[in-house]
Formats: sequence, structure tokens, C-alpha cells
Amino acid sequence: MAAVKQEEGNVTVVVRVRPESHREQDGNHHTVVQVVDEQVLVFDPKEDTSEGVFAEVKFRGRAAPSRKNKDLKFVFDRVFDQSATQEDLFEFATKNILEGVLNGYNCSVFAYGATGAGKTHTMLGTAEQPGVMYFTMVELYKRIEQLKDEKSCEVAVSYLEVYNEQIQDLLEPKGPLALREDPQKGAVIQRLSYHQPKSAAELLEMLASGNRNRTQHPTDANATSSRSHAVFQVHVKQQDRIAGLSKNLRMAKMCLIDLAGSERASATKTCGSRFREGANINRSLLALGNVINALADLKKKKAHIPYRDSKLTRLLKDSLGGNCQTVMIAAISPSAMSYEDTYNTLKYANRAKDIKSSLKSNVVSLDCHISKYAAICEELKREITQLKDKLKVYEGGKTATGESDQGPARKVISSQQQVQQQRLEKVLQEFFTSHQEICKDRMDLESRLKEMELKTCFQLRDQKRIKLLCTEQKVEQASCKFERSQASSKMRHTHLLERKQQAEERFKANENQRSQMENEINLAGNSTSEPEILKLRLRNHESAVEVRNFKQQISHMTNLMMLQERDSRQTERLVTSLLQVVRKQFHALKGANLATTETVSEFNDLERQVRGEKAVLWADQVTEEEPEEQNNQPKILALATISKLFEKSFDVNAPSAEVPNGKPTESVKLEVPLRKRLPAKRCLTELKPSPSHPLRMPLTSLKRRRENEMASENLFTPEMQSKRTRKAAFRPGAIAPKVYALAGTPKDKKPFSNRSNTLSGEVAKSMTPIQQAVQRQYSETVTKARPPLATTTPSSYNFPSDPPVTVPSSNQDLNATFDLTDKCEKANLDTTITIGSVAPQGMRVAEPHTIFPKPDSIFLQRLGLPDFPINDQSASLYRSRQQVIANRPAVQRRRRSLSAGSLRVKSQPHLNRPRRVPVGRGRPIPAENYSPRPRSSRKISPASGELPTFSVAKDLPRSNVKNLKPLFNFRQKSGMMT
Ligand SMILES: Nc1ncnc2c1ncn2[C@@H]1O[C@H](COP(=O)(O)OP(=O)(O)OP(=O)(O)O)[C@@H](O)[C@H]1O
Repeated sequence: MAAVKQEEGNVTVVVRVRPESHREQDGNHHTVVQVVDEQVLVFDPKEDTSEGVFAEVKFRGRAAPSRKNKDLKFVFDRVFDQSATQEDLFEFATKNILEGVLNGYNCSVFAYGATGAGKTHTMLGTAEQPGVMYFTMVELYKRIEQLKDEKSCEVAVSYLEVYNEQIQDLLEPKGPLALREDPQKGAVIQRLSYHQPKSAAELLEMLASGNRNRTQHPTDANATSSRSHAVFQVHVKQQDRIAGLSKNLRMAKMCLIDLAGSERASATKTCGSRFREGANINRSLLALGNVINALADLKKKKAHIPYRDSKLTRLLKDSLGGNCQTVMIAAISPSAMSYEDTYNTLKYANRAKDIKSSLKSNVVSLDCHISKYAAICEELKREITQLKDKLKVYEGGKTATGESDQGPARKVISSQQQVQQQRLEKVLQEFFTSHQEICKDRMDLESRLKEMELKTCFQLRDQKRIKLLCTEQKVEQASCKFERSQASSKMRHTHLLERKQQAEERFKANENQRSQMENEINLAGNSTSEPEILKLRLRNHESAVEVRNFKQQISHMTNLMMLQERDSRQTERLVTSLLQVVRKQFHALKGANLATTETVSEFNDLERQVRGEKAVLWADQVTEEEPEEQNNQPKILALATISKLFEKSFDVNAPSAEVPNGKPTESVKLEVPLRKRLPAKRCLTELKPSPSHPLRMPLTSLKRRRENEMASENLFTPEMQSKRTRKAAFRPGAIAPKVYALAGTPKDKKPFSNRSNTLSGEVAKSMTPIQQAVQRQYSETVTKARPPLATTTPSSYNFPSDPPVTVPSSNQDLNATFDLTDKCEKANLDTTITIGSVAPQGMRVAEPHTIFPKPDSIFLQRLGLPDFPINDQSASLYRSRQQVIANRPAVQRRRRSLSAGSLRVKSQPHLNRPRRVPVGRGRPIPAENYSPRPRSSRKISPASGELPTFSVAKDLPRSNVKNLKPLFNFRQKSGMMT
């Protein structure tokens, strides 16, 4: 049950002054009530004494002693003088409250006054002059008749009297009835009969019969004195006729009460039973007076209200202090004969004005469960059948009377449909307008929020750039500016979020409205064909909204793209400037012989990146965590897509026939493929490779690159992966796949798990800022196996029981190939082949000196690089070799540089020629198969922990190679293979 409306109201007090009776006129009593206007009356007005001696003459013979010249002015909601008719009373007192009854408010009208003051006359009246009850009932039925198309109404009445503190049923007299208090319903009279008159006439008949049962006895004051309080209750129940899952049920109770009049025994000259009646009446009226006083006293509002002092006050509890719109009609006699009674009545009426009542409309919202849907349809079908039958009867009557014109009947039906359709169209139109606005608002807000997010990320990144480059003062200035801007952004962000939340709520309400509307249209569809048009309109509207949403999405994406483009242009300018600076600096260093190995290496890395090649990540090098700023970067796809657009989208292309119940199917999902950004070749002209340090990094073929991408996206099935692993094992320089196979799956890129953390930390530390920057810039790195840095002692590995992978004796010839991978896989060994991990005793490494022609360079010492000893012979050989290379023609150098991809291995001193592992063969080597090779262009800092062992071998004259100690050892960790 839901009371939809609650308001505070005062008791309406109306005073009716009846005409003087014959007795009063005969008694020559003067009037003590003067009606000034419609709201003011003066009780016992002052006599005009200006007439001097004549004044006494004027009032001679009247009840002059009873005059006290109180001259009390009373203001009421309405004052009716003697000339007022019953209709006047009805028009003002009860007609208005009928409106309340039909809106679900409880109402109560009671007549109060002394005996013979005209209460019964006002409420019941006579056959010639029917009273308020009659007019009210007639009006009520008139209104119900008017509403019958929209609402079904039921009326139930009861009529009772309180006589000598006993309740009697006036419509079905059956002895005293018990009064019971119900916390929800209020006062309930048990066994009271309720009747449902079909018409106003029937109801009036009931009223008349009830009155006949009412206790009336003549007294001196009133020949037709009512000796009881009569309560006529009308219960009205209304229910919406309009089909729908949600129906309003209004229930209201109207009480029309004719109270017994207070009387003075001396005036009524009663005795015996009449006297007892009078005493009871007075007692109950006294209780009523107390209740009125208590209720009217605002300060004591919370104080006890003595409802329980009499049956009458218990019955009137609702009417006076509860949820009820109350009208009190105070009936008074104008005659001085009833001076005291009139005065008392006016006093109580005046007090009653202050009584406040809280009004609640008793509206019950009956939200039918979906299971009632069928029942509602059935009900409507029945109604349609009835209407059709009526129409047939009507048409039959027309035919019988020879009227062939069926136009009017059709007109009636079509006009009903038209009204229904017009109403639905209006509802649809309102829905369209609000839906459109809400969708636009929602998307606008989300778009603005996402733009703001992107801008904030740009700002954060700029801030970090500033910190990297600028002086402390400038950093501080920039920080202040940034913080200010962040603060204002935060405020705007919060504000936008609030608005977005509001928009969400409105959207939710709008969605509910839509489902209700759809139900209504579907229900209406059972009776007419018009709703098809409405359904189509609804679909049309939805399509239009979808189109508008997509347009908004496009506009949002365009905005973001513009932002991105502006930012990327700025970054481009920055990178160009940086590259120019780097190049100048590098050449300046080189010209001054100050270029260290590290600098050259960094420059080469940078050069490689500029040329668009992939960076190399060693297999034991754990992928660096993405820098914080990159992690914080929002995914551009997420920002560019307004999620709201795709929450509820409709298949706009689907034919309407495929849409069940006119409900669009939620089907469209936008999937924007996320394309990897390929490294762009930039500013190659700005950064030409130095002729003395040719870039020898193998190029990755397009096919291999694709494979890498697929692998990184995990698109390979396990079979494919295993196949790839095996294939890779046979590939030249296939160390990496072997290592992966040991680790399990290619995606597990931590083959040296036992120590990878330490190593990666060290490796990361050893990376120079430029290397790190490059690493960050190009996340697409190729992971390669790298030989471990030191011999792994058998104790540090745990596979004593595993069958060792032994290299047959024939593999003394290192040109022979053997499948280590398969064996390792089969044996499930954590087998690692170390290549050149240990420089044999006496080995001389010339690496630093290939870069630093002056070994005793101060710069080198300052760098604190470890000095690798070199024997004089090798060094001189190397220098001469370098000289020979430098003097060669360019074409020859080129050939040499290509063949330098080969790896020459000298495994045993007794071998006549170094083993030539077929790596590269002049072709670009796939990046993932790339392994560190001895070449002068790929200098790895000793600080990184790698042994720069093998650069010299390939460049030395072959005759001198044998003089070198073995550079590479194939060694199994178990120590079984050396
Ligand atoms: N407005 C009026 N116009 C004409 N006659 C009236 C009017 N009011 C009352 N009378 C007459 O006054 C007499 C007494 O009225 P009524 O019976 O209504 O008084 P009452 O207040 O109901 O008294 P009780 O409390 O004893 O029943 C009746 O004969 C009635 O016809």
C-alpha cells in the first residue's frame, strides 16, 4: 500500500444559523447571533443604546436578562445565515470533499449543536428539503458514472447509531454491536452490515429506512428530537480500468454524522428514560468537546487525547485526529432562548478550527506480477467480447428499424481506438524526447571524462620528461603548475562524475518507462492493429538513437585522435631534436677519441632502433617491468570507445519480424582490433650509421616477425608450439629454442629460473639510461638465449638421475650436427649448454682494446672498466688485422661483414680449422635466433656480466687462430660433456 500524497489540513468549520422556530418567534425572544458576512458572525452583539430611553421600550417583553452583551466576533470557514438552502450547504460543505474521496482521502462531515438547532435538518433533511447526505450521494454516483470508462468503482454503505453508549445497526437492526480498535483500519464495528446500492435512488431508500430505525423521541425542545448519534459510512473503492501491469487502487471512507444534540434537562423538561438518554448524550458530547479541546491545543499535541471516554469519540477518532478531511457543521439557533447552547456550540466550533489533521491518500499501487499478464489479457478479451456483443445488438436494432447506416457504431469504436492511440503516441513522444536527451548527456559526459583522462596522462608524462631533463628550479616551477592544473582537473572530474551518476539514474528510470510502455503497447496490440504502427515507431526511434550514438562515438574518436596526433607531433619534434643532439655529441666524442665502449654500444642500439629493427632481449634477461608511466597510460582503445554506446545496442538491420515482442535484440558488439604499433623508422638521415661501426644486427624477416607476433599473442596451438620448438632447434644458432624447451612453453620466458631474478636485476642495472629508454620505447623485443655467465657446478643442478645428454665422440668435428633439443625434451632435463661461459686459463681477451686503441686511456680508467689482459702478440696481430680491414675496398668489407654472421668456433686446439656453425649464411638472421656473436659492433660491457670473449677470433688471420686458446666450450652442466 502506498500513500502517494500526504498533506496537513485543518478541520473546516461551517456555521449554519437556522431560522427561528415558531416557538421562538412566539416567545418574542431577541436574536443573539448576527451574521456579518460569509465568514464572520457576532454572538450577542452590543445593543445600540443611542436611542436612550427608547431602548428599554424596544426590548421590553423579550428575554432581556439573558443578554450579556458579550459581543463576540467569530470567524469561520463559512457562515450560513437563516436564508441558506440545503444546496448551499452541500455546495460548500460536502461537494468539495467528494473530490477528496475520489482521490483516495478519508472524509468526514458531522453536524454538531444543541438539540433542535437543525443538525438533522441539515444532514438528512426532509422529503421536500433533502439534506447534505442526499445531495452528497447523488453527486457521488454522478461522479462514479463519469469515471466508469477509466475506473471501476465499488460503493458500500453502512448506517449505525450510538444510542445510550450502544451501537446499533440501522440498516439491519440486530442488537448492540461491539466496537473494536484495529491498528490499521481504526475503529471497526463487528457484525455491522455493509450494503452495495446500485444507484443513488437505492442508496437514498436505504438511508430513509435507516432513519426510520433511528431512535427519535419528542422533547420540549424538539418535536423530532434525535436521541442518538447517527453515523452513515460510505466506502468507495476505485481501480484503474486501463490495462497494464501496474494499477492504482484507491480506497476512501466518507462518514456523514448527525450527532444528537446537547440538552439541558431544564429546557427539554425530560425525565425518566428521556433524561437518561439526555445524560448519555451530554456525556458523549462532553467527551467530544474534550477531544476537540485536546486536539486543538497545539502545545499539547503530543498529550493524551481522550478518545476512549465514549463510543462516539472512539468512532470519530479518525474523523477528528487522523487521516481525514473533516468538515464540522455547527448548527445554532439565533434565538436568545438557546443563548447558552449557541454560545457553547460556537466556542467548540471555534476550537475545532485549530484541529489539524494529516491527510494521506489511500492509493495502493498494484504492480501485477508478470504471471498476471495472461489474466489481464483475458480480462481485456472478455471486455472486448462484451463490447462486440453490445455492438452487434446495436447494429441488429438498427437493421430491425430499417436503418442501414452503421456509421455511428463504427465511429464509436474507432473514436475509442483513436483516443487510445493518441494517448500512446503522446507517451511515446515524451519518451523519445527524454530518451534522446538522456543518451546524449550520458555519452557527452563519458566522452569528456575520457578526454580528461588522456590529457592527464599526457601531462604526467610531460612532467616526467621535465624531471629527466630540466634543472631543479624549472622542475619545481613545472611541478607547481602541474599540481594546480591537477587540482582543478580533479574538481572538474568529480563534478562530471556526479553529473554522470545523475544521468545514469535518469537513464535507469527511462528504461523502466520504456518497458512499461512496451507492455502497454503489446497489451493494446491484442485489441487493435494500431499498436503495430506504434511498435514500428519505437523501433524507428531506437534506430535513430543508435545512429546518433554512433555519430557521437565518431566525434569522440576524432577528438581523441586529434589530441593524440598533436601529442605525437610534439613527441616527433622532440625525438628529432634529441637524435640530432645525440649524433653531434657522439661524433664529437669519437673525434676526440673519448667514445667509450658503452657509448658506442648505446649509439649502435639507438641507431638500430631508428632503423626500425627489433631490440634484443637475452633469454635470461627477465623482461623489464614496463615503466610506471607506461603502465599508467590508459589504453587508447578503451578511451576511444564510449562504453555506454555498447551496453545496450540493437541490431538495427534485423527485420522486425525477427524481433520477438517488438523487443530489439541485443546483438551488436563492437570489436576494434588492437593493432600493434610497429617501430617507425625515423630520422635515418639524421642518424647515419658510422662507417667505422657498421650495423651488423641481423634483420628480422617479415615472416619471422609475424610469427613472433602470433607467438606473443599466444595464437599457436601446443602442437604448433612444439613443432616450432623442434624446428627452431635445427635452426642455426638455435640456442634459444632449446632453452625454451627446457622451460616448458615458449611463453615461459624465464628459462634460468633458479637465478633469473638476480641476473635480471644485474642486467637491468647494467643497462645504460639510453638502453633502458630504447628498451622502453620498443617493447617488442626479441628474446634470445645467452650463455650463462659462469660454469654451473654440478651441485647447483639437480638431475643426477636423468640420463645425460652426451655428445658422441664423433662430434669432435663440430660441423656435425646433433639434436640436443629432442633428447633434452625426452629426458625432460634441465639441460643447458654453456657456450664460452668460462674463459679457459690463459685466454686473452682483446675486447676493450678493439674499442680503446689506447689501453691506458684516462677515460677508460675513470669509467672503472675492468681491464682484460691481452698478450702482446694477439694485440699486435689484432691491430694489424684492423689495419688490413680498413685498407680493403668497400665491397670486400661488405662481404666480410656479411660473412661475419658466421660463428667460428674453435673447440679443441688440435682441430685444423675452426668450426663454422652455419649461422646466417649471409641472410638476415631471424631476430629470435640471434645469439651474441663475436663481432666488434656488438660490444657488451663487461659490467653486464657477459664475457666479451669472441670478437677477435673471426677477424684474426687464420694462421693465428690456432694460437688462441679455445674460445668456446660445449659443456654440459653435469660436466659429462666438455
Ligand atoms: N434550516 C432550517 N430551515 C427550516 N427549518 C429548520 C432548519 N433547521 C431546523 N429546522 C427545523 O427545526 C426543527 C428541529 O430541527 P432538527 O430536528 O434538525 O434539530 P436537531 O438539531 O436535529 O435536534 P436533535 O438534536 O434534538 O435531533 C425541525 O422541525 C426542523 O424542520
